[in-house]
Amino acid sequence: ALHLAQAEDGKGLDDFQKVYNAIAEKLRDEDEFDGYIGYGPNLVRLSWHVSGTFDKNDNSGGSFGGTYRFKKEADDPANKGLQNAARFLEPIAKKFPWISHGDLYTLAGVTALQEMQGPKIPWRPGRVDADEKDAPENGRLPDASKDGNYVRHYFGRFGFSDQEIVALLGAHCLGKTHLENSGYEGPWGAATNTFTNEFFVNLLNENWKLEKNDAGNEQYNSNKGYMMLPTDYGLIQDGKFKKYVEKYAKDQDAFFEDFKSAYVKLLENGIDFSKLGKAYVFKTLDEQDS
Ligand code: HEM
Ligand SMILES: Cc1cnc2ccccc2c1N
Repeated sequence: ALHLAQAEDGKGLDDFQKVYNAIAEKLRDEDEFDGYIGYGPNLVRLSWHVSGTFDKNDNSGGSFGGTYRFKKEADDPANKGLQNAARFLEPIAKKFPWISHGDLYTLAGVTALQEMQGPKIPWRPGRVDADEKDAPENGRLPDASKDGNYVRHYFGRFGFSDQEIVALLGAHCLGKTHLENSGYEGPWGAATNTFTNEFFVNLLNENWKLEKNDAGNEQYNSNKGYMMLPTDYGLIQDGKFKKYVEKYAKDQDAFFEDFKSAYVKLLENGIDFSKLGKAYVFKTLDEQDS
């Protein structure tokens, strides 16, 4: 059965906005991380990885239990590099001991996206810490060396449509690949910490060459120094995906709207929030300064 959301007792919008602000202020302070990309992209990746273990067939994994806090999950080779995001969040968890780990990991992703000028992401609390025995086994996160068919099959486990898959992968406009983490190398020049539709624009406009990188893995490189993973490139090799890539390359508003919906679905998969009120929409730091 689905996990029933149980919000942290007595906590409301103002309490969670305080957590948002603490994360957002720390993001601004610690801007030198990863060659001045900052922690934003890494936090977004953590929010996806803690949710991407979900399997709708037995409702295992997913963001509810906050089981990333256990070594069994954190040490999954697919999570290499996310120790930075986890370390970043430790003082936040200490300052707000009442928030569950699942709520913290997902709220951190929402905060990072909004502070990187992404869409407003409605967010609901209610994830409850589970035990280490509930942590999913390693191997549930995707393999970047594969093609579009693999990507469609992989996300089938979450019940995502072609449109939702393409929208979600638009998050690869953020940050970069690091050879020591994943065996893929992204050039510094192309790394960004602003949420836009340029992943789709680059996919369509650059002339991509398949090359072996220093780890012996094949990736697509462009003469402007951009890179794409084979799974990224699969979105333009597959005709059904490609039409959404073209839609989002032309219309950033449509991308923002569809990304928001798919990302909420990713973060909430496997959880029954029906007992809770409506979702919170947090103000960005800029909106509170004025
Ligand atoms: C087919 C599915 C996917 C594959 C194979 C994939 C693979 C990867 C790989 C290999 C990296 C580089 C990690 C590193 O070397 O540090 C990466 C980074 C990243 N991924 Fe994905 N990813 C997928 C889906 C997603 C989704 C659904 C999201 C979010 C909604 C996402 C967000 C990110 C972000 C923000 C980064 C940059 C992290 C950083 O700069 O530290 N990815 N991904
Ligand atoms: C431009 C681009 C393409 N693919 C990526 C995959 C993972 C992380 C970042 C990426 C990125 N900035």
